[in-house]
Amino acid sequence: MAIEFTKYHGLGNDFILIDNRLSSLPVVTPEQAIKLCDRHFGIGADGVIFALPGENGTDYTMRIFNSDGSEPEMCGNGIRCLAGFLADLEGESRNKDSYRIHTLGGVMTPQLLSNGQVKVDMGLPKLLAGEIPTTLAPAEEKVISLPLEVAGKTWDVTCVNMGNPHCITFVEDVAAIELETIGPKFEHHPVFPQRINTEFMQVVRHDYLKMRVWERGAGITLACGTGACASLVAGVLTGKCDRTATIELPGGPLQIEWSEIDQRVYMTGPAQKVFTGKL
Ligand SMILES: N[C@@H](CCC[C@H](N)C(=O)O)C(=O)O
Repeated sequence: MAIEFTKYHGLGNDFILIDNRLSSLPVVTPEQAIKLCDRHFGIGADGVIFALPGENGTDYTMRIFNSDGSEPEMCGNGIRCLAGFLADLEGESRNKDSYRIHTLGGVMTPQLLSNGQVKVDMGLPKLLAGEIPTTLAPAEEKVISLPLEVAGKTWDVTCVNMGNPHCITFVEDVAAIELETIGPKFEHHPVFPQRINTEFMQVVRHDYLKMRVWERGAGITLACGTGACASLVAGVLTGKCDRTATIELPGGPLQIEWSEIDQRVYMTGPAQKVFTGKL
């Protein structure tokens, strides 16, 4: 069976998108996704994203497999790419500029802006240890600025769930972090029963932060949308940044706001189509 796909990226965080609107089961298995994501023997991507029929009254459902075949609950850059992909699929019949998308991390609402960017209502951040999940603190307590031993060093960490789990640590210089060695140690640390995405943050100004990320199931990526949102929330909780800021990632900037009015997090950034193909 031939399967058409479209390659997209959001600030270099790249995905293979598949039109899965005729079935509620992904047409590609996790094992196949690993092969497709391989940068030498496959198409090459950080993950495979499926546009499925909507559940619970939503317009569509998004599911995603990481490049290691695991299934995360949410993907921020991916949902912007999905919005662009859906607009393309709908073509002339499109009658709206925003979609309600069911994900395993909750309902998200990406909106296609007239300047080509996509703004996403990423919902409410979850902060309790039991919601992250982590055993770093009792389940009903927040994990803000707590010590965590990783690779013989004590890191000051804050944890935020933006649909998927994140551990954020603020450092003097993100460029000096040996991501390749330290990242996997955070990801597989026993205090994170479902593994973790880890963001290393440098405050340049209160409204401008640099970020590098080690993603659960994908390793080093050029950008992470949920990670940028979680990091801004962590920065606000620890008094390090404003509620609206630019997060500068290796792949480019994202605009993030944690609204004082509705307490929801909003992310704005690009979604770029790269090419189409057939498997
Ligand atoms: N790059 C994504 C996050 C993808 C999922 C992540 N690797 C996980 O396992 O939670 C983003 O832009 O949010």
